Amino acid sequence: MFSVRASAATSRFCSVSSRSTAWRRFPSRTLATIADESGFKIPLIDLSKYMSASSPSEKRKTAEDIVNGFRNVGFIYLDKHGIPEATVKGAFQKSKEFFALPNEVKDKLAWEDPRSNRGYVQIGRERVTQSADSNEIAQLRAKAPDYKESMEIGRDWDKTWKNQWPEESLAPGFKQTMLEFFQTCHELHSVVMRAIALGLDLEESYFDDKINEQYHNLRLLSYPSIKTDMLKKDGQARAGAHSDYGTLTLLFQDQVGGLEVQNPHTGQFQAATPIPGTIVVNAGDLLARWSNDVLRSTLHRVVAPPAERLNATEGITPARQSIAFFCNPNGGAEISCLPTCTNAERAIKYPSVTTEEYIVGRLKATYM
Ligand SMILES: O=C(O)CCC(=O)C(=O)O
Ligand SMILES: [Fe+2]
Repeated sequence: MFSVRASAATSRFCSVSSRSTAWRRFPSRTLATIADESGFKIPLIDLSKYMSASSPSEKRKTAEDIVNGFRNVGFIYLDKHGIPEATVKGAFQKSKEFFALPNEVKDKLAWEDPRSNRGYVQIGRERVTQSADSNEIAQLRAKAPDYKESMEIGRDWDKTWKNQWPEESLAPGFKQTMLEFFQTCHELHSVVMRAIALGLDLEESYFDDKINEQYHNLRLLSYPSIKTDMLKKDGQARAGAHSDYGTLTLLFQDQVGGLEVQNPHTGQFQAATPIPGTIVVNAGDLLARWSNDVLRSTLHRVVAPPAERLNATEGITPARQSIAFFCNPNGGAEISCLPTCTNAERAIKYPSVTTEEYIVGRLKATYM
């Protein structure tokens, strides 16, 4: 079913594949050359060729590669993105320590209001889905909740909505680490948005003043280990199929695997294999809308990792950790069709909406 064109580790592409014995045969970077039969694969982009390009043409070419990745697949892997490995490791460590806190401590920080979207979400509280019908979502949540817990962190200086921090003595260094990580991710997102502007033939600075207020969400995710049979039940997943709401999501995942991306041409889900040192980046619904669907917001989900990664005798799916940074434009930014994304053949599809109206609407449908 999948063609394996295993060759140089330096290939620009890496793959989506749903099950591959290549795990055993090749170190993970060589998985870059596995694609499904239709050639669907997540491009691997070397961001240093944009950030420190040796020529304007190299910079533009990289920007175009990024745009093409979002245009065709909706997902890219970012390599050489400038965030040190130690920074990512530190955030994973503090996240792990947080989820290891007793439930009574975490429950005191509970997420309560979709407009705030901050705080701790216990297992079973969420069911991500594409549905916008709150009754349908409630039914899904009752039947097959996502098997995960999360901690949501927003911009810390917001006067209306406050982050829910654990006491420093209970989680030493947690707040500081997450605030720094938030800022680091914000800066990387600004770079990628600049590249997107360039790749879409806009002024490189086009988005700068529309995305500088940090209306983002840092989501720490913990997927506890679970009997694999449980994940095979009807409709059950670690995270059900969904698209993200905002402009970009920066996704940091550990080596366990299980993230899958839908090939929009065949409808099949294929694994977005973890590649050490890279960040998975996907376009969200607001960026798709902003770009008049030139850029794609692709469905994805988290399921049990490929069988060869499981402990076959006990049928236990190992615990998994990830961190998602959901990037949004400024709350008051008017999201109306980008000037280069419409022409005589491509009429404007969506009315203008502000980020706040859009995101709060989506969050309310999902959680209330
Ligand atoms: O944990 C992951 O790999 C993906 C999480 C995700 O897609 C989300 O939280 O929106
Ligand atoms: Fe997602």
